[in-house]
Amino acid sequence: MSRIAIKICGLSTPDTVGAAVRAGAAYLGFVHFAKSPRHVEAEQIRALAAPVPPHVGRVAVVVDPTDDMLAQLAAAGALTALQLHGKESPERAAAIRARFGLPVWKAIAVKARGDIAAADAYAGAVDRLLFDAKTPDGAALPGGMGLRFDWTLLRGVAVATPWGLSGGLSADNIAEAIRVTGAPLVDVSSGVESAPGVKDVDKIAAFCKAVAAC
Ligand SMILES: O=C(O)c1ccccc1NCC(=O)[C@H](O)[C@H](O)COP(=O)(O)O
Repeated sequence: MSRIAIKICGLSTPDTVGAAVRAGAAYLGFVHFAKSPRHVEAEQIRALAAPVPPHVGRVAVVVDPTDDMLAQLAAAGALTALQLHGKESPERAAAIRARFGLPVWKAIAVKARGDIAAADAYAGAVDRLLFDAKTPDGAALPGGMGLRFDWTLLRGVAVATPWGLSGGLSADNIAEAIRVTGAPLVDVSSGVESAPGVKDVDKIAAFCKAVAAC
């Protein structure tokens, strides 16, 4: 397994979950957002996660969730973390962590340097930050669109919270992304798909192999 942790996000079938585990992913992401082509219900997450070995994290990705929604996801019992991918404030993120007793990841939408500085406000409130490309105003999704941001914005930045890099990553660009940012964790969705929402086992393997080579 690579020293750089990998999260394969937006999984929705048993075969692609198996491919991600075999390829060495440290985390599997399950998107619970009705507008997403990757949307899975709480019960599907439970079924998909059931055969996953315990050392592989299972992360539910949600957007400005209600407590009821989170309670339903948590009740399924399969999760090891919650990834907040909306406009959740540091206070809301901390309240979710306290209420549901799961580590919380917060996606930070990045377009300019100030977006990265704004992440400081989440120190102590969340367990991991995920720097992801800001999607355009009015876009259907706040993530999972295969967009990348200027990675040099992260160069030399000291981030107090454990963090990861996301947005537009693929087997073709991951070596450069890691070289520029020094990311300890990388997260991919579109870059391991053959069409939106359709994960490709060969692309998952190629991505993980490329990370392992870094
Ligand atoms: O993937 C989605 O459909 C999605 C929908 C709503 C909120 C977040 C979503 N994805 C979050 C992720 O963690 C993605 O892996 C991340 O945005 C990177 O996506 P990509 O640029 O497609 O690799």
